[in-house]
Amino acid sequence: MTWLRRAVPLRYLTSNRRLQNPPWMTYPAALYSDSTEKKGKVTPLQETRMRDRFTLYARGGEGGSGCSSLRRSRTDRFGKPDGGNGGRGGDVILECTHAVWDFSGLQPHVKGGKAGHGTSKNRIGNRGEDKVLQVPIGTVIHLQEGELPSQIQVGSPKSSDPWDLPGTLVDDPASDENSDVDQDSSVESESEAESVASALHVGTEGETDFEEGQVRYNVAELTEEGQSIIIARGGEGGLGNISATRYLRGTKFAKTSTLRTMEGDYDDDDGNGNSNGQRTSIKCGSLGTESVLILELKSIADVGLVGMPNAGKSTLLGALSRAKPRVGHYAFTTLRPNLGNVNYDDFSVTVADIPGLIKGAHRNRGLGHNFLRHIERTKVLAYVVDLASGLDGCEGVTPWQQLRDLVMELEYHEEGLSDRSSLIVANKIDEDGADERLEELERRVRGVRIFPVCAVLEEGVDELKNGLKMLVNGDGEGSERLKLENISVD
Ligand SMILES: Nc1nc2c(ncn2[C@@H]2O[C@H](COP(=O)(O)OP(=O)(O)OP(=O)(O)O)[C@@H](O)[C@H]2O)c(=O)[nH]1
Repeated sequence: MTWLRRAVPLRYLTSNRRLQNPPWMTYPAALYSDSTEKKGKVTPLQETRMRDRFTLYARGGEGGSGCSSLRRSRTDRFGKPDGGNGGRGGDVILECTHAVWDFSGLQPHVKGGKAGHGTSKNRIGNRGEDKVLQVPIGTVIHLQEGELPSQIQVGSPKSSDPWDLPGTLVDDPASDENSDVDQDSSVESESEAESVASALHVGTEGETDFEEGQVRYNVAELTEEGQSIIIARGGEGGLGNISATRYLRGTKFAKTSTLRTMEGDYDDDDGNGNSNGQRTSIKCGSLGTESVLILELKSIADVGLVGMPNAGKSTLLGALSRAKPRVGHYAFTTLRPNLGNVNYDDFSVTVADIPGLIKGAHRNRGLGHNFLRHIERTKVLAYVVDLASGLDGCEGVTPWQQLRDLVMELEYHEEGLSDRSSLIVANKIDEDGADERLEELERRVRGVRIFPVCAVLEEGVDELKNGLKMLVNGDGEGSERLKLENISVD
């Protein structure tokens, strides 16, 4: 090997002097035989893991500094202040959308955009850019550190006023007017927060169950498309010397030169020596608020449709709700859970179409156990079986065997996963021989109600809807469980 080392440029030798592959050399496969790592065939879908819990550090953008500038003219030797205020820092906003399924697209540390500084001619600095993070529907927010989100909105945050001017300070900080304004705005924001809280299913601070010094659980829950919440507010912009002069008028600083103020010689305190802790100088923009959140994707649905590929789950979801999942005559058309809302007069139930499970799913066969986790978070199960499978000498698994395989897959994934209220949807009742199959299924499976359905023609769907409602409410017979010992296969 000595000759080889000499012939190869140094940059291809690592520090421990093991040879790396120079680009022009292709080694025969035999040379690699001692490398024990043999790469298995992994489909890209199996590599994508769902992130349903995420810790997020958010910080609002810094406010821009105010400008101290004097406008002199031939007639005015000393000049007049004309420095504009700094812009307000960008917020960090969570927006709830159907477009994302989990938290895998999020970055753990997010900061709102920094605002621009004020400039002369009383020009205000640019507002910092808001960072809008898209989170999936059903995101629950737990607050680990920092303040409670100060503002909750229903609707796109992009609709917020682009001319959001910086600086909340009014002319005279000592006046009662000022405190009135503050009080009013706080009352307004409180009532606003309360009304939105009810829309968002959030508790007010008193109602949330949290203990001092611990995580504050369920601070908010984003359950509908377009809901958004500010999780870190951008800092206020500093005052330019025009606003600062007005601000200082009537205070103890009135006689101090404005320019000195602008240089930040003293803190922006309330006159009793209590600094507000945010601004070190009225010229400087303040820092944004910070928060550490734990985001969690909660139970995605009340009902989980579980079945083998091609059983007709997506078609059924479309028949039950207004959802339009993709339907295909081939297996694994559904690649991620689809959600739909089944509406009743006074009630609505969320149904999730979980991608098809096959025997060995718990060992990551098919689409793997990635989606089995979603079943964990559904309240009740609807096992969808294909009555026509294996009929007329075609290949396929009998409905009772399908049920057995499904229950076993759930149990292999997590013990007790199948131990929840369930019903069976016997789909494709329109096919030849399906009636006899249904009779046999009823003989072989005990303890759980069976609903014959033709999802394509939407037959039997109303009865199924009633059955699901009972199951979700836990009424009467609605708490049946499908047990392995109640399925006879032989
Ligand atoms: N005859 C008949 N065919 C149906 C019925 N319901 C669904 N199908 C057909 O069955 C095939 C599979 O339907 P899907 O709804 O995609 O099945 P799936 O269970 O969601 O399939 P995966 O996405 O693989 O999990 C499609 O060709 C449907 O048209 C039914 O009630 N009767």
